[in-house]
Parts: sequence; C-alpha cells; structure tokens
Amino acid sequence: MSIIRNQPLGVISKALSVPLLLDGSPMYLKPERLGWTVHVATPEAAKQFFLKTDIYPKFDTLATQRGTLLHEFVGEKNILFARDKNEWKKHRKLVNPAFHKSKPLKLFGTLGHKVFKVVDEANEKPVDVTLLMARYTLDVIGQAGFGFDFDAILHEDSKWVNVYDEINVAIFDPFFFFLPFLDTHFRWLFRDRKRKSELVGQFHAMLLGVIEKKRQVLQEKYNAKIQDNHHDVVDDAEKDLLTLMLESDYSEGGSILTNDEIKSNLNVFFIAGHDTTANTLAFAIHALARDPVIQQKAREEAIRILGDEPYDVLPTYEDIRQLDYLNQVIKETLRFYSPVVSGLPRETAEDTHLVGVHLPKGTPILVDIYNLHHNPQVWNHPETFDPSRFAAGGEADQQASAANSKNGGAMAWSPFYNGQRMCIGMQFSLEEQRVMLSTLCKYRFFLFFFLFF
Ligand code: HEM
Repeated sequence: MSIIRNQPLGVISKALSVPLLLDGSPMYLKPERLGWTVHVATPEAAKQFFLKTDIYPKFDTLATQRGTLLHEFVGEKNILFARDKNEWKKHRKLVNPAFHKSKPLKLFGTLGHKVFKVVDEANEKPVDVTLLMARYTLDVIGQAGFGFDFDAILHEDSKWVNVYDEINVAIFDPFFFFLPFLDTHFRWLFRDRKRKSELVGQFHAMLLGVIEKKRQVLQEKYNAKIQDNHHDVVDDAEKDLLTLMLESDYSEGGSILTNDEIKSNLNVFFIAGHDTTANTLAFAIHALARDPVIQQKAREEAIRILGDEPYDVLPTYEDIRQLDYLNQVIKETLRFYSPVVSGLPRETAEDTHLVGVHLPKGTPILVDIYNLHHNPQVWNHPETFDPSRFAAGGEADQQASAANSKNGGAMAWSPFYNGQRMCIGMQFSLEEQRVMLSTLCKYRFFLFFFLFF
C-alpha cells in the first residue's frame, strides 16, 4: 500500500523492510530490477561486503543499460561503473590526485555569496531550498569540475542549465529507467526522447571542447616548463578537477585516459556529485528548520567562528575545522536522510558465506545504506534526529571503538560506502557542505507549508 500511495522512502522502509531486521537478521531479500537482491543492513555484514571487493564485484549495470540515455550520457569506461578491477584501478589512479589536493574553499564560499543574493532578493518570501541547493551544487561541479560557469544560481534559465536539467530529468524518468527496452528499441516512438538524446550530444560536444582546450594549454605550459624551468603559479586548491586529472596524466608520461574516458569520468562527477550533495544540504536545512534548538546551536557556533560582520565571509580551512557541532549536524543528516539509499548492485563472484549465510555465485547484493542507518538493532532511537550521536565519545564513536571493530562498528555509518570503492568525492562534498551551511546559518530557517484545499 505504501508504494501504491507513493509514500516517502522512510515510510515504505519502516513498513516493509525494517521489521525484517528486528530479530537481528543481517540481511533480507527484495525484488529489484536484477531479480531477488540481497540487502545487507548490519555493520558486521557490511564490513565483510565492503572489504571483499573481489568476492563482491560490481554488477555490470551498464550491460542492462546499453543504448539507454543513461548509458549515452555517462559512456562506457569510467571509475563508477567499472566492473573489471584493472579498469577501475586505471581510472581511480588518474582521478585520485584531483581529489586529494586541498579543496576549493574559496570557490565554495564565493558561490555561496550568490546564494545569499537570491535569498536577500526573495525579501523574506519563501525560498525553494531544494532547487537553490541544486543550483549551487551545479555551479560548484561546473567550475570545480572543469572550469565551466553554468551560472545556475543567478540565471536558472541559462542555456546550459536547461540542457543539463532536461538531460538529468530524462535519464531518471522512472518510465524509461525501469523499462529500458523502451529506450533501446522503441525510442523512435517517443519524439521528445530523441530530442533528449540530441541534447546529450550537445552537452558532450561542449565537454570535449573544454577538454581539448585544456589539453592544449597544458601542453604549451609543459613545453614552456621544459624550456625555461618555469614553475606553476596557480594554487592547486583553485584548479579544477579536469586540470588536475590532465596534469597527473602528464606526470604519468602522456595520455593514459582518452578524451572519451575523461569525458565519461566528468559525467560521472555530475551523476554522483551534484544531486547527492544538493539533497544533503537541503535535508540539513530542513532538519535545522524543524528543530529551532539545534538550529540556534549551529548558528551560535558559526557566529563564534566566522563572526557576525554584515559583509559576507569566506571561511578558511582553519575555520571549518572548528565547526564541531555543524559537522555533527551534517553527519546526522547523512545518517538520517541517506541521500544515496544504496550503492550500485554487486554480484557474488563465487559461492560464498556472508556472516554465516550461504550465497550462491551470481547472487545480486548491495548494502542498504538507508536501513543500515535506521536499523534499531544498530542505532539507539534511529528515528530521532540527534546530531549529538556524532559528538566526541558519543554513540558513533562507541560504535567505532576497538571493542566493536570486529563487529564492523565503524561501518555503521556508511553514507559514502566504505572500503576500496568508497566515494572518492567524500571530502570534497563535506567541505562544500561545511562552507555552505556555516555561512548560510546567518539566516533563520522556517518551514513553509502549502495548504491545498
Ligand atoms: C553527499 C554527497 C555524496 C554521497 C552521499 C555519495 C555517495 C557515494 C556512494 C554510496 C558511492 C559508492 C557507489 C557504489 O560503489 O556503488 C559513491 C561513489 C562515488 N562517488 Fe560519491 N557521493 C557523494 C558526493 C560525491 C561527489 C561530490 C563526487 C564528485 C565530485 C562523487 C564522486 C563519486 C565517484 C567518482 C564514485 C565512484 C568511486 C569508485 O568506484 O571508485 N561523489 N558515492
């Protein structure tokens, strides 16, 4: 009934799957697109799953999507969908340095100032926070990803924002997502779908243009360096991910990833990094609006660290390291709302046992992040939003303590997954959230209800 009534995931989960965990079961079966799929929902089972990537390789998700708009958009070879270990390692190695440099805090802060402009211009009228955060993270991923300005916060009707939005909505259209054969075999019946495919082509052409241009600039810089030993003057933190990827490509001695592979990885950053962070930010603001006490505590901390001058500030590393309470709010938001409810499905590469349960070769399996985070056998009062779980020495620390480590306690909180294939954008996203939320705290958040009669 919950599904038919189109109720939120939390309600469906509470009604259907959480009860299956009450007797301490580590996993349950659920029908998915790939057939009956094992959903893992305890830290101990999750730990074994995360650490044994050879036994639980990614399912070839793209094989079921070849010819769909999703496949057209992300392409074949990239870090997220790679199933083959060597293929994945190649991408991760090239993408890694870009994510391990310091993060573009200045960019996060400057784009935040544009957000304030929108809020100020609303003049105390309600603001659609979900939309505004989606605009913010699109501008972040455009500029931090490949130095491209979508200008989405201030001009939501600009050409590339519309193109990207249309593609994004079309890719996850449930009709085509759950019936991919309509896309692969019957697209000719849907004229609008064909137009979406043309938009993907336009978007890709734009990306390839940017990649090619950056390659040329780097090649020239690289040649100049060889001639006059000239040193780079641009701060790594303010370089975009594409430049950092191409630079590490050069330091590896030439083009290891083709333009198509680089483009595919950039598209993955959109799929993996845009809505995920936007939704977390929107959920955090929602949680603060629902609880004035938590909101006030977060605001007092932000003012203590950033000051309450009338002008807009740009938080430094030193500042955001001190945002202890806000960090707890962010972590609790990621637990409570779990913007990624589960990772991409894996399948067992051989007959195996997971916490004593026999799983035959070829079984589809994933960690159900939402239910792991809402499992009453794991968390005290999981349906209460309580940031103090993440205070030093609090519930999360106790879970992760040495005494609980063999039971996978440290994996009880896994919004970014864990192990080798953990989210590479985790720190990037966390810094982005810390900058946005700490500076946005100068406003007071209220819930606004639409009443329909
Ligand atoms: C709140 C924000 C985010 C959440 C909750 C999140 C969550 C996740 C999860 C659960 C995975 C594992 C997926 C799987 O293996 O099936 C993942 C992987 C990944 N994420 Fe994120 N993510 C976030 C933000 C980002 C950002 C900002 C970026 C990039 C700019 C990013 C890039 C990636 C990539 C490239 C992978 C694949 C890593 C690999 O397989 O080696 N994510 N993310």
